[in-house]
Amino acid sequence: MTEPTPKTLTLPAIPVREMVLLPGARVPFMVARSASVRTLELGIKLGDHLVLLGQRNPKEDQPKQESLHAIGALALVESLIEVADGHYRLGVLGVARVRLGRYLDDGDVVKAEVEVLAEPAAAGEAALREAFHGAVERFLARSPEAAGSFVLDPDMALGQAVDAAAAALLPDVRDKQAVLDQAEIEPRLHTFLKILETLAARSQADKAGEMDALVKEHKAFVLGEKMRGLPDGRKDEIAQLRERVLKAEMGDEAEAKALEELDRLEAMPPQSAEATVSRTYVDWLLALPWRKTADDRLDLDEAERILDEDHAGLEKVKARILEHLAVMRRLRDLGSGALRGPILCLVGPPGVGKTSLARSIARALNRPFLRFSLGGVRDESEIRGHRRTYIGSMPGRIISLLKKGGVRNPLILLDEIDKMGSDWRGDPSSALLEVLDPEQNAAFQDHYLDVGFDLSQVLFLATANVRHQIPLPLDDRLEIIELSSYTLGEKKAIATRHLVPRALERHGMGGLGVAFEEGALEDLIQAYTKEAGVRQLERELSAVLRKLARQTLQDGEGPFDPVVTRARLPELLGPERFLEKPLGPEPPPGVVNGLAWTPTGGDLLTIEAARLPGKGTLRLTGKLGEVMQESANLALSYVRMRAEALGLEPGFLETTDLHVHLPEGAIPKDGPSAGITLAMALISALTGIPARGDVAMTGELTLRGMVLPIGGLKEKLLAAHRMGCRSAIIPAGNARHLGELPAEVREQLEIHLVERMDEVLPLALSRMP
Ligand SMILES: Nc1ncnc2c1ncn2[C@@H]1O[C@H](COP(=O)(O)OP(=O)(O)OP(=O)(O)O)[C@@H](O)[C@H]1O
Repeated sequence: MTEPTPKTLTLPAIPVREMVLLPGARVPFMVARSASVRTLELGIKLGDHLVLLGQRNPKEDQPKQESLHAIGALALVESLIEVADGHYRLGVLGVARVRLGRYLDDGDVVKAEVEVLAEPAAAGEAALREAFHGAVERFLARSPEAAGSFVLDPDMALGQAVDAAAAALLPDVRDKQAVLDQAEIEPRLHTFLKILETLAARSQADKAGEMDALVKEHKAFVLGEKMRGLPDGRKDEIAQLRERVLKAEMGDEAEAKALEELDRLEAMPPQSAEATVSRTYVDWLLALPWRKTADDRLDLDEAERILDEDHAGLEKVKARILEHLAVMRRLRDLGSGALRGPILCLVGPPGVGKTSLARSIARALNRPFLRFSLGGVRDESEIRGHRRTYIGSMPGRIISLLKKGGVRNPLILLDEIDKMGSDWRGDPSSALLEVLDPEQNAAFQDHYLDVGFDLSQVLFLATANVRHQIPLPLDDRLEIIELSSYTLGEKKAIATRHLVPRALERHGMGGLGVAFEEGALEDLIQAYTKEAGVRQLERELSAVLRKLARQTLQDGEGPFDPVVTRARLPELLGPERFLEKPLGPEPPPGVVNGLAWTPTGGDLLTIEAARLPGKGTLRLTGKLGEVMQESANLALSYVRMRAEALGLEPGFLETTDLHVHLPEGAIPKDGPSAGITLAMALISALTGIPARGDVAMTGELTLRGMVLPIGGLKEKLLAAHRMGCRSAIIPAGNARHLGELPAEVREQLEIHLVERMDEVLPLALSRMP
């Protein structure tokens, strides 16, 4: 009979201390040493084989071949988890014994040339088997605590059974290594039995007295294994955690806290709730990017290119952003560190690109983009975390985001800063102030972490829909950049340059020649969406492409037509949804176009007034706020004062009731800016002269008939233009805001500036009384 030739392999190798893997056993363990991590990262993946070699001296950091045991284990990688940067938890299954030939550590993947030792066939087994079973059973009967989940399998081959028992019952790594060292079955069994005898004798001695360290160790080992499948892994784990803490460069304060916590952890029963709390805390400290920074590019030309690539238009906004970046760059070049100036806050209606601009800035700077949505945050602890006094407490969102970003200089977008609430649990805006304050944020205090974390390298940006709802102290720290609604022309440009190509790609429709005719885009914008931004437009484009995608695969009538025309829209999207037209050329008397500002952009606000028989009562419906009710009363007083000039019969109110209604009656409306519109509606109703349907107006009215400036002019005029009004009447005091209007609007909308109500009449009425 010829001996089978031994099998020699060269495999990635990891030296291990305080653990031994026996064939057939499953062991999880931590890998943190740099050479081993390198080997893992470069040379090992799930399902691979590697060699584990026991170290004679656990204190040695970079063992040489001489300090490794000659017999090791061939292991199969069953799980591989990166628990923190550069720290892995590896789950392995022992496959066979190996004899080390050469150990090669040349700075790359550590390798070992090994001979795989086949399990010898057993001879004269019966007697040996009996000895083994008898000894194990006696041992278990005397020391049941040592058994853990171990049960003797009567069907297992003897050599494997010895390995399994050694893996489960021998707490000491040296003992396990002694069993591993024995490739032949008989010597293996003898070694094992001898160790077992010593163990049994010791435990016998202890039974008389107190439970001694050995049993405790057994118990810990058994419990540990039950809890987390870690045989003698716990000590190892804490030692490794300590090592990681020392390497993490988290700063003196945090390091001291972490080490202190590990001391406590060591003294706790591993499965206790406190141990979990402690362990989670240390994990948090280890997972934070104390030192790691993203390599910040800050190349202005590149930033400009990226901003232009991602967004059409928005020239002023982009210019302001680039100025901000330029200052950051100058400060960095001068070595004065982070920008301490105000935080940029993009304010504007939904869907105009605030979030996506912030995303582009992060891309331009090569920093991770992290979003903190503040909408509905009303509790300080969401920002600062909960104190670590109970299970389940967590750091606040800022610290969680930093962990997620993995670097200490990400871009954090504080989204919807105007939607933050506050209540008895504390005011989140004051916590946020601390986050943003350069004097304080170098040592930001999270309640859970309980040690300062440096936020000074983070680039904060904010967004809001409505400026006046931003808490004042915060507003003070912000530099507001306003974005306004898009005009039809701008929406068309955004759709053509960005939304359509993006949607084509997302729906797998590129390369089919799909195109939108200009008229179709116009109709899509005007008849199927009603919004300041382009979000709904994006959705409608998707809806069209979904329909087309189906048509490419299921031919209905005729071949696939890739061109979307105006005429095809009803077929693709159903009937038109919005008919954004002002009132007809001559609406009924009493109906007038006003202009409103809302957080979602400007809007046309039609006011209706009717004259009814009665005795001088003014009824107001349509959810008018207090200020608007007052303006309606004031408008009526103005009309009464001017009754004669308006050709109204004296005492007209004695026989007349007036009813003013603002449609979309369920939506609350308020503010003084509808003053002149209310007055016009009353005048039109009382005189019976219709107002001009293509004129819209806004302005506050005083008793003396003066027209005072109002807010939100730009949005209101954009709405008038969008709705197809021919002209708009606005207070002369708002003239300075006209420069903000896009050229398209200035050209197409005739704007009348008025100082007095008298000037409004000839502009708004179809004829004079
Ligand atoms: N000028 C633009 N150029 C290209 N795409 C744009 C432009 N403006 C908006 N978009 C696109 O419109 C979509 C909506 O924008 P985004 O989510 O940034 O809106 P937002 O202003 O942050 O809204 P919200 O206030 O609701 O958060 C995005 O897909 C964005 O890329």
